[in-house]
Amino acid sequence: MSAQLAAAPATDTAAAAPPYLVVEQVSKHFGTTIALERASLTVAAGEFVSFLGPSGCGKTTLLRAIAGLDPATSGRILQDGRDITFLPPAARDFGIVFQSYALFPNLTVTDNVGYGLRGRAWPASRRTHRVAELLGLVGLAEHARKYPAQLSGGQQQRVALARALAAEPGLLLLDEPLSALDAQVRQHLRQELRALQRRLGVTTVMVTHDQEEAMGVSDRIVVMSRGLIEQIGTPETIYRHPASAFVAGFVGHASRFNAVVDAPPGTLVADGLTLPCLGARRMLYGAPVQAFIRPEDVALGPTATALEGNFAARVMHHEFLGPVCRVTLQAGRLQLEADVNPAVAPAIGEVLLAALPAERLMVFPRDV
Ligand SMILES: Nc1ncnc2c1ncn2[C@@H]1O[C@H](COP(=O)(O)OP(=O)(O)OP(=O)(O)O)[C@@H](O)[C@H]1O
Repeated sequence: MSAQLAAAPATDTAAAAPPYLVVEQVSKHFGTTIALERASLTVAAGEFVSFLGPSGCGKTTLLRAIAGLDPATSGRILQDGRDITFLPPAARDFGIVFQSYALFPNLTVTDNVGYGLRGRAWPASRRTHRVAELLGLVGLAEHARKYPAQLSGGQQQRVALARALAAEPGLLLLDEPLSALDAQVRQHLRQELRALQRRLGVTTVMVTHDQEEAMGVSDRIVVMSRGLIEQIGTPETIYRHPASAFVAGFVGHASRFNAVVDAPPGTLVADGLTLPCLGARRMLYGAPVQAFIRPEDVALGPTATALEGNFAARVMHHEFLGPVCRVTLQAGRLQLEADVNPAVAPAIGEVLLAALPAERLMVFPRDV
């Protein structure tokens, strides 16, 4: 981890309502390792926000600082107007679900969920009612008497979720809750999780390294890299208007190539090709840039004919992905991926007219 981390360029366009959770300039150092550097963000009441980034970017560290499991080195965290920065976890108001379920193997499903109410001096009848209600909510009523080992991974994670929600916490924290599950269960459970979160209106923060998962469930995503927040925005904003080359490359799929800003304004040159690019309009002539284009945005054949800056490209490779066929195109030394309808996929070796729509080409300054 570099010690020369700059302040995070966080753009937080949260809703107008007063934030439920405020993270202000939070840093966390482990000895000489800077795990998190001046992270700032807000989460509105009822919002579902995901921390997304590659391994080691600091997302778990930030979640653990919010939970008080590893308090921040500096900065402030406010929940519902209360400064919780240095409160012990037990004095905070959250429920948490970990990747590893963390259920008690010797307790039944009912008792595992009931464990979530241990801090509450509720009469037995109210506890029983609440546990039954939660098991109903997560669809496990008929498994109440079973032990964790008698349940599938997805069912165990539902128990963990019910336990986390038992005491009606103000904040639900999810640390890679779906990562241990297989793809189909994961997708199903993430939809259930989102539906339940909406129904209960509980403010939720989830850590994930899976961008599809983050895009699928979140109101907003906090993209992190090397201890810094790179961008905060809705899934659409992050995907369509990435704030940095890192975000453009990490979220979704994109072909990347080097180019230089040319004249007239709004033009790039890349390996002899002249490409119109709206994003380059405000960049200086001669500036080196990294350009990104998403495979679904590459125009081919008749659609490319109408576009300025079209060029001939040869089909080098095919990848059948189900709803689309991803073809690798070569134009000079430039290599691009484009998604096409599998029913009309061009043959390998075929030469096509291709174009990169000016409004879809994403550009960022490049260090040389
Ligand atoms: N207890 C610790 N002691 C020392 N270094 C730590 C500790 N916890 C985390 N780190 C370091 O802090 C950095 C951020 O770790 P963190 O676990 O927050 O990353 P992450 O984004 O959640 O990654 P992953 O997805 O792999 O869990 C890493 O360099 C990690 O090695």
